[in-house]
Amino acid sequence: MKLRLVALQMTSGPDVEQNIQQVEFLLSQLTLCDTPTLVVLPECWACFGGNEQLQLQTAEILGVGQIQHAMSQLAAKFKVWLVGGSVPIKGQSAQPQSKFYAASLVYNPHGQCVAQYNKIHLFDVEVADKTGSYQESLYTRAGADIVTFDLQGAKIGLAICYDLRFPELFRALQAQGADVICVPSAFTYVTGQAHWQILNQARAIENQCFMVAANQVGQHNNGRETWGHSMVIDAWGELLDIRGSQPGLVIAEVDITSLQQIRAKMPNLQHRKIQVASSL
Ligand SMILES: O=C(O)CNC(=O)[C@H](CS)NC(=O)CCC(=O)C(=O)O
Repeated sequence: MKLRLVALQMTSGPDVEQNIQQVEFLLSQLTLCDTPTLVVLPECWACFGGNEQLQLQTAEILGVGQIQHAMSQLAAKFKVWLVGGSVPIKGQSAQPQSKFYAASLVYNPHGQCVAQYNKIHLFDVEVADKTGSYQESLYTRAGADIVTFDLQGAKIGLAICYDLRFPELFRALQAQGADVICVPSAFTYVTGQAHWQILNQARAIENQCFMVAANQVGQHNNGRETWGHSMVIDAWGELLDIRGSQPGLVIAEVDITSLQQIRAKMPNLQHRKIQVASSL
């Protein structure tokens, strides 16, 4: 089974409408083809580089709002499966200022929302950059469910950004049969330069799956700087396509059935001895 895997790299700002236009412009560069296409947007693609207050204001109730409407329209217009990085999603009964989930929402080519993964590992970390202290849990509620969805027979797994540092999540996705894992991200320049490619390659190799890693890139309004270098990787750890520090598309057409051979020859999944207990 053939799939076209696409990571969309962009520099999101705080203005939702402008970010939607940037995504639409980049998607219009895709050539039309019959191969099912999976497009992954970066973390916080619709609003990034503002302050906490703006993040909280931008959060939407599931099924309602500008960001979700745009994703549905874009998926249908370009006839792609669209993984929407993270979108800030409030619970149904949430108060206006309450924390939101950093949700990766998935739309099918009919514009229907078919999956939601809420980021499990929150980035409360000190980094040696201008921002210094990242405290995602101040405004974000942590997710607790491991999520895969079916794309015409291929199993697609979902993770977000900092999750990349927790291999047990990816193991769990592998155990659920993930053929492709999507990692929308806003990796910082400093940590990205040091770890981004290596972590993505390791997750691909150890779980024998394709990785679609879509990152934010460049300077953002609030002084934050992100690393870019979005990539598509195969199950052998090879980079099929990569982009440096400019916005744009990273594209690879892959054959999902090729995974069977790799897994049959080196059956990592069957050779496992240690189960990691979940504390979720
Ligand atoms: O909070 C926002 O505005 C949007 N979210 C992010 O930028 C998130 C949480 S701060 N960033 C990461 O997870 C970076 C991880 C990373 O860089 C690493 O693991 O090295």
